[in-house]
Amino acid sequence: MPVTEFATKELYRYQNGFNNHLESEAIQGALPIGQNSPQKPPYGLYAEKLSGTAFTAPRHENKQTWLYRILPSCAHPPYQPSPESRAAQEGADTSKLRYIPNQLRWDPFDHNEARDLDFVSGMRLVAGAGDPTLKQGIGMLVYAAGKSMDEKSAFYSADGDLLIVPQEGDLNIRTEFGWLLVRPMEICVIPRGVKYQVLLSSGPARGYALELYQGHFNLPELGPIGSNGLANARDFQAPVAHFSEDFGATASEGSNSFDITVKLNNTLFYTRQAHTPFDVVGWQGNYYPYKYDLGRFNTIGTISYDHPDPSIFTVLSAPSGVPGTAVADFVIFPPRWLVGEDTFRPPWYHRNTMSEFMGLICGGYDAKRGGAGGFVPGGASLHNVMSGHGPDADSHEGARNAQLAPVKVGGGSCAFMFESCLMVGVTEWGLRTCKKVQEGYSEESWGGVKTHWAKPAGKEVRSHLAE
Ligand SMILES: O=C(O)Cc1cc(O)ccc1O
Ligand SMILES: [Fe+2]
Repeated sequence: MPVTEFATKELYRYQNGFNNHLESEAIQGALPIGQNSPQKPPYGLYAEKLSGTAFTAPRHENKQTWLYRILPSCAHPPYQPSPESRAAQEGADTSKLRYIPNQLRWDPFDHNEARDLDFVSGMRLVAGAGDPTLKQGIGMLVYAAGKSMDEKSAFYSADGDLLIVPQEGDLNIRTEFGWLLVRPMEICVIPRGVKYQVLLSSGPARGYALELYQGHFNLPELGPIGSNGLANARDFQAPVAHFSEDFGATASEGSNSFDITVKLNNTLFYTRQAHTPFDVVGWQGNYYPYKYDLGRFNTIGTISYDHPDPSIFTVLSAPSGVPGTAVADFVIFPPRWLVGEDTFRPPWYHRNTMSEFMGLICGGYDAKRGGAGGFVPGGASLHNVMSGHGPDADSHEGARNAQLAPVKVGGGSCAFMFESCLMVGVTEWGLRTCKKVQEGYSEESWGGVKTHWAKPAGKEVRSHLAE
């Protein structure tokens, strides 16, 4: 398909639901009936299984999809190290993460003003935990893309499932499974191994991403909330099959050249193959890319008193194996009513056994000042395991003295958090190369926190050490 046509609405038809077994045929009859791998699949297609869990994973966790395609994925020349490999060039080496107890905040990451980078070459690892080679941990990334990926290119990550949070610019994502349009205030998840191409239809793009080296995202348990609420299953959308026909008489005889880039252990490799990877005529399974509109989130909060834990705002959660403890929660702070009586309404001061990486999609955040040098869209913060944080001094004073009428906060705003049970380290790129770390963040936020201690007169002091 010519790249000029990728914005046509007809491409973006979806199937709804979360974690369903779905099937889609771009031509009726492309899927075999009653079996997965007949001697000759329909229309001369190849059957190819893509697994997202061990073959033997328990049935309720098992993820796989059968793809029916013109040529199988294995037909390609050997991968070579890519000249764009970030591990070598951009300080993204996960074996050299710095673990820092200080609160960190970043000014907005740069756009790709030179327009020479695409989604893949413009992606940077800021922070992470664990190791993709052990399939343990997570990566926190940002991307700045000034141009579309080449029409004859595709990317996949062998490292994990990638949750993409656009902050500016629409992403028209062509996947092996079909197309997804993902705009700011929407997110998508591209599972490990799925090939895709990111095209831009509204100018340069910038955003965040969370890569999950282990397991998969799930909807959080709802407990006493009941059977609906937070992100509802029906609002997740998967693509429908859509294919193109660039191929030759054999896998290596095609006249076309498709550059395939793979990220493996946070290192890029590439190869050039003769046939398109976007040749899937039908697919069926429960391992597929999907998108979600954050505007559909059903936000729940107190209607009496006290500020609830931010887990009430969890969109997607990736379990660690320890009950109730996430390797990564994706949490949002959308516009909402605050009505708590006799309540300090912003987030309380806290030290968390989990680490908190935050970003801002649009607007402001009620616990932090905006403006230059503050917490602003396109920027980020990291409060590592047990790093004390909370509202900055001015936000605290404001909230302490506020008239507690019902108020709508965050109009036109949405902050988010990647919260993890793992200690998070910062890459060389995140700490130095990007040049966005705000040196004065901690002192500026909390250096001015006032003492309100009012020692009661006439009361016995039961235990006290004189200075
Ligand atoms: O630190 C933050 O701003 C995130 C956060 C928000 C909240 O409402 C409660 C706890 C928390 O960590
Ligand atoms: Fe926090």
